[in-house]
Amino acid sequence: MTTDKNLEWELEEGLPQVEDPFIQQYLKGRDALITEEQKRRHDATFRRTLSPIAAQACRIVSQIRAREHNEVWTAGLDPATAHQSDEILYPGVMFHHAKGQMENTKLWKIVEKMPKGSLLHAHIDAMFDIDFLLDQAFSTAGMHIAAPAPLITPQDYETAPFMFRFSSQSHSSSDQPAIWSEKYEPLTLIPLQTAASSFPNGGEAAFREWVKSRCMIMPEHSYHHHHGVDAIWAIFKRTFTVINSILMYEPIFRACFRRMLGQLAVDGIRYVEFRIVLNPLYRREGSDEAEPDRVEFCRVFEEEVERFKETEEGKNFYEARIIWCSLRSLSNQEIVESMKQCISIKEQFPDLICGYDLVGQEDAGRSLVDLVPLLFWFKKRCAEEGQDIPFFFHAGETLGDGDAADQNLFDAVLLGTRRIGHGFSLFKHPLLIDLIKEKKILVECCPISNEILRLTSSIKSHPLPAMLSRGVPVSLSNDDPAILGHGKNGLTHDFWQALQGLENVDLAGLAMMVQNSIRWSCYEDQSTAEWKAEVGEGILGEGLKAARLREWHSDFEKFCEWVVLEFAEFDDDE
Ligand SMILES: O=c1[nH]cnc2c1ncn2[C@@H]1O[C@H](CO)[C@@H](O)[C@H]1O
Repeated sequence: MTTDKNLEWELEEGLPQVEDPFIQQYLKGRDALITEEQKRRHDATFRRTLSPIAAQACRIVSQIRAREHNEVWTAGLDPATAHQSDEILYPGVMFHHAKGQMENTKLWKIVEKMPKGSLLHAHIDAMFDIDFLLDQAFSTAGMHIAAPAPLITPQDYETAPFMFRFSSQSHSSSDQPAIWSEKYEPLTLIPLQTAASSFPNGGEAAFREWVKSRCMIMPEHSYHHHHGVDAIWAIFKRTFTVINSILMYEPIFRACFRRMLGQLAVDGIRYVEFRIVLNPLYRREGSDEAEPDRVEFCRVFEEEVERFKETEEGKNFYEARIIWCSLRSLSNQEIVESMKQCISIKEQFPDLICGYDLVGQEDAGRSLVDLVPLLFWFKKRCAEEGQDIPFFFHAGETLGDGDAADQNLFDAVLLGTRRIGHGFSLFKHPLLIDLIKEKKILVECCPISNEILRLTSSIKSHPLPAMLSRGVPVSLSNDDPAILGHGKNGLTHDFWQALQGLENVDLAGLAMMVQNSIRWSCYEDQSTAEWKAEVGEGILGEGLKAARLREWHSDFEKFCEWVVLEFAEFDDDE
């Protein structure tokens, strides 16, 4: 504060005052420069066309954000006490520190209710709440557990392979050595209940905790940045084998899938594209033999989606489709085999498969340039079969700067990808940024995933704002919520992080990203030309996409009305 005494001193010293015309002139120029830069932002046009009610809702949400910024994130402690009790929280704090509190904020309540369009980047096997999955394993008759070697040492518990499996034969006998004993015969199936109750130090409760720890990335794993990305991927990769061994049994998959679709719908998501690596482990109910191919799984998947759409909670749900994925770590022969299966499944389930991708750790796996001959072969083979299966490549999910994983971005663009999964390193590529804007490629950004997998320590240092400020089209996704520790399915956590963590992302910024998710949804198969035309036209088009964009718009307006009514006290523009 400038007191009279200060002012006197300042005038004596010849210090210019803010009201002085030339300082005012400077500030005007400064504002103009900021405004000029803001015109290049991803949401500039959207922002200009906000309805009065939407503009009011945006103001209110920003007010609430500012309040919570100051009130929630210090936990009401003075700095010294906060420091001592490890309670120092700042807005945009690391996900696991923020999670408990964020779910109790007003901002959460708002974001949760927001209509969120499409979920475009999500690996299906990483989306089922682990507690629920385990409950299913326990309540489904015939579930067993086995391992290639006895599980004995702490190291075994942490890293050794084991799997669940259905078997119609009961393998229980009282003198059977436990899986936890030296005498365990490798790969013998032990009934789940027997294995759980004989779990050393704690029986079933401890067993559940242990399995859970093998299906998830624990908060402390994500904090250990000094161990690096490869180390967390080693943990991450191991979770999938355990999860899939439970999930890929028909009654369990059906129950989990139904519940998950319900959770997505409640979160305001109306369309999903699941990335799936279809391994051959799937078993029909009561069957000891795994299916020889993916047909049965796809049939059940479609059946469950159809059933869901007929329920009350699923009545607004448009569709769920699959982006077929091959593991990028495989050999040429294995990838070609997976591509052939993709083409064959597409023929049998034309509405189900909407695209193709390669997954697994980019830093450690094969680069796109290495796979170019296979990808050309795939395109040719598709054409011969009268199909057009577009690419939706993961690219640039890396800390690399100029290495092979970073350069995957060049190939993704050159190979005609419709969207880029992650694009974490894109912000370092000015030329590619221009190209993807020109070619209208969307970036599927997964901020919490990037944080947990140690690419960034919090939303504050994520490259998302660097893309948004340059006008790159982005939509937000949750990637692997059950493994990463979201604890809830849906997009609310990732949206909340962006909204609370980044000053430049407000409700309009989020809404723009939702609109993008609809615009870049692969609702129906289209040639490249049709796709480009429809993405280009956006809401002004005449097709399905434009109709759904209009529907979202009207939902968004209703949502804004709710914000304005519910949180009227936060409107500071009265
Ligand atoms: O963020 C990701 N980037 C690349 N691959 C991933 C990511 N999340 C999961 N997977 C891969 O997808 C398969 C499961 O569907 C797993 O093999 C996993 O490694």
